[in-house]
Amino acid sequence: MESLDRESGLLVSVSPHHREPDNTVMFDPRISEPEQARSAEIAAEQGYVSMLYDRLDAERELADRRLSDALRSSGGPPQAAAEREAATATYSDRLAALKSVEQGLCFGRLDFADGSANVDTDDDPTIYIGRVGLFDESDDYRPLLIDWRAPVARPFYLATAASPQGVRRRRHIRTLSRKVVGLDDEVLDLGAGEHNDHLGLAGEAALLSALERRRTGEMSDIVSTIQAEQDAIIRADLGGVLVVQGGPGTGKTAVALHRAAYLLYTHRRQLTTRGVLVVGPNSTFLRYIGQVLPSLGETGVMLATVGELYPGLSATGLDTPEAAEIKGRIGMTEVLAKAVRDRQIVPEDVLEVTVEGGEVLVLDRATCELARSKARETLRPHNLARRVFSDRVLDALVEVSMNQLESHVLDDLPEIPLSGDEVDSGPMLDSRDRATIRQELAEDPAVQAVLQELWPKLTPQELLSDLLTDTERLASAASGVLTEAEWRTLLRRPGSLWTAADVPLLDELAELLGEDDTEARARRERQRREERAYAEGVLHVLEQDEEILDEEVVRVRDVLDAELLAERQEARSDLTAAQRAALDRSWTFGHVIVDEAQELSEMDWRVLMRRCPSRSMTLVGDVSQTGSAAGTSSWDRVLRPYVEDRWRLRELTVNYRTPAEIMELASAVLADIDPGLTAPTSVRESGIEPWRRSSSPGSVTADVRRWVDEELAALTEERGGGTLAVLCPAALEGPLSAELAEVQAAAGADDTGDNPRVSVLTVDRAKGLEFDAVIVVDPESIATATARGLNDVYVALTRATQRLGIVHTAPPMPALSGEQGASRAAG
Ligand SMILES: Nc1ncnc2c1ncn2[C@@H]1O[C@H](COP(=O)(O)OP(=O)(O)OP(=O)(O)O)[C@@H](O)[C@H]1O
Repeated sequence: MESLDRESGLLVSVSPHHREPDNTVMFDPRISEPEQARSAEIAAEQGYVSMLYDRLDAERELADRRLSDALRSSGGPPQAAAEREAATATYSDRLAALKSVEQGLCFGRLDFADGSANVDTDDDPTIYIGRVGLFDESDDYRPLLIDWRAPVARPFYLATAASPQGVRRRRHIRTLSRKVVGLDDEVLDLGAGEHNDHLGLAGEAALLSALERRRTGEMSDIVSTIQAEQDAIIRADLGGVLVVQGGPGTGKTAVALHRAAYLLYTHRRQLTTRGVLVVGPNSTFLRYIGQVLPSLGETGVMLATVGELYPGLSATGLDTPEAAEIKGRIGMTEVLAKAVRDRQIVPEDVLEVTVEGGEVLVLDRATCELARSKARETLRPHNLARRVFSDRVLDALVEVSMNQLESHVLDDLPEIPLSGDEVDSGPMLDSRDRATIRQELAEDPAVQAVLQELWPKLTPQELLSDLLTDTERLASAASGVLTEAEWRTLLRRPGSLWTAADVPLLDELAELLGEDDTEARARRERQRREERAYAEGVLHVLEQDEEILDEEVVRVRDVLDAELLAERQEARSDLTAAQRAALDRSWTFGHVIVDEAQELSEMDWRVLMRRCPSRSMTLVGDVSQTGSAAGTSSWDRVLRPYVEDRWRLRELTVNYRTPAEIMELASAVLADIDPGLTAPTSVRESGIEPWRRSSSPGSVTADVRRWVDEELAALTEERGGGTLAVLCPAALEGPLSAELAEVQAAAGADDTGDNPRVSVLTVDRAKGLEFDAVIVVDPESIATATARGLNDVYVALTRATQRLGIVHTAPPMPALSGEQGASRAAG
């Protein structure tokens, strides 16, 4: 029997006589019947959830024991050592995955109408859904908990009253640590007419309660409340380029991360070998999203900004927005190619090379020109073509040297005429002499210096640093591509720090210059042979271990062979693909996910496309939020050069973050950016109107401090806490940070205890983040600071989940003056 709990507004299953062996329900006459029924239901679910945690503990213990055994064993033949290493890596991974699913292990239950469950449930039309799959090995591996990514779990996200998919009831189970604290039920087989399908939401009560929670400096997963339009994206096919366009707060980041977890589960064989890369706009953002994948049991994904994709280099410098924009242009590929060619030089006339022993060898321009064109004709990267150039030059020098030697010898000998029957025996020096001379010349410091001068061996760092610090070099390389004013913007002092916009240039140069990797390749081949032996060991270990419960592992032979595993283990067996990728510039990933993809420059795209030749990519972003001058306003424009029109677009339309009251204000700004754009529809109202106040440049910091205090007090009163951000133009960041330092210290940390509760940020640092309360200071300056300043104002206004305040220090821009909104409403 179902009944409505009037206090909670939830439908709960009512079965007053229900008893679970360990959860006796006592009826108390003072407690209402629905409440008693609810307690009984909670108690029953607690029994099941506790059993799942017991199972989880058992699996952890097993993995822990196996790991200790593997670590303890020592000695033995190399095969045993390889097996040990394999076992250590396998059980460490397993243990990490089992530990990471502690919170919210089980979050859902589906009751199917009789016979509808698409799962072997032994007549039990109920399944439980959670973060991992758990099985009862004593009962033929009967599923106790279904991994949310398994196909059978899908109705949990898709079933609606209109299309119940055989589901009678969907239940969200809320837990705190290991305790069940609430249930949200939806009965789906009542008939569509009896439901209010607001925006087609699934599990509306659970969703709204998730959205109302206090925010911290860390993003949470949404695994228990994924919505149908999000689910379709998360489970979309692996291949090809999928673009997810959606306004602020539509869950693009959440969807991108859950897609990574889904793809790793569904295509584990393919993706653990090459790895998955998630790219974000800055390190603050990556920290913000860093916990989501581990909470979904996935730890092997590489998270990076484009600026971090060049191994061994840390891009800590800052470009001016103008310089960053120019460096991001595709035309820089021509500038760099020219800069490389400019380093391949020939002497004006002749070059005299004084080799060891004092001999002077003359190298003429024509010889050098011929050597250069032969080397260029190979179309090989500069450092690899150098061998052709130096061979030619050396040949010429050998020729000069041998001629000189012969003529010296002849000069020194007395002229003896040949007698009648004598013939000229030919050149005095034979091929062995030639080889010796060549060897000597090749090792001669003066010859090496000449070769280095004419066709230098170069690293990307050397070349770029030389280019950006030398007026003449830059003028020559940029000629015909950049105006003088533009290339002068790029000039900088020697020793300057690398910037994020330098990284795509270095990456491009690494391709143009190439690396002479003969030795490295031989080393890799040796390693590969060892890894194959190691992989055989892994298979052996896994097959021996009958206690491993994970079906994937038990049936490892079915899905893995030693060759594949060897590839997976390439380099170091105890490193994940993500860790190895971080060390290797030429690493290519199985799938690349890009968040805030609209911010990437044309040069950034080249880097990412190089890292993903299969073009299996998910790109999420919002062209209305582009802040960077180098970023994009059109997906087609950035993707066409790589995949033409072979990319799919999916749109997200519901805003889960920003309440309707705030979104109305932000929509006015969006209309100013482009009247053709539509803001996403907010899923909820907060009942709190955003406020706007005036200040002046002289008093703004003190005023903001006062208003921050007020907002914090309101947050405490309304929500018992929560986070607050002051978003401001760059010029005010320093003064506001100083003014608010005490307030920040007093406010302390957020609910995680790891991040400050109050932050002062420029809009580019706040991109992708969210806070319970936001105060936007001086939006007029933000709007005019850059060409895409209005987009930044739109981003700033859409960061709040509850409260928004705006502080003007000048007459408000039209969209925020209140008049546009009023006239729009009137119209
Ligand atoms: N299905 C969902 N269930 C619960 N919360 C959700 C859901 N979808 C999104 N959210 C929440 O909505 C908020 C916004 O999500 P997210 O940051 O992924 O949006 P976004 O589209 O990337 O936003 P922006 O473009 O502004 O950065 C987050 O707090 C996220 O957890």
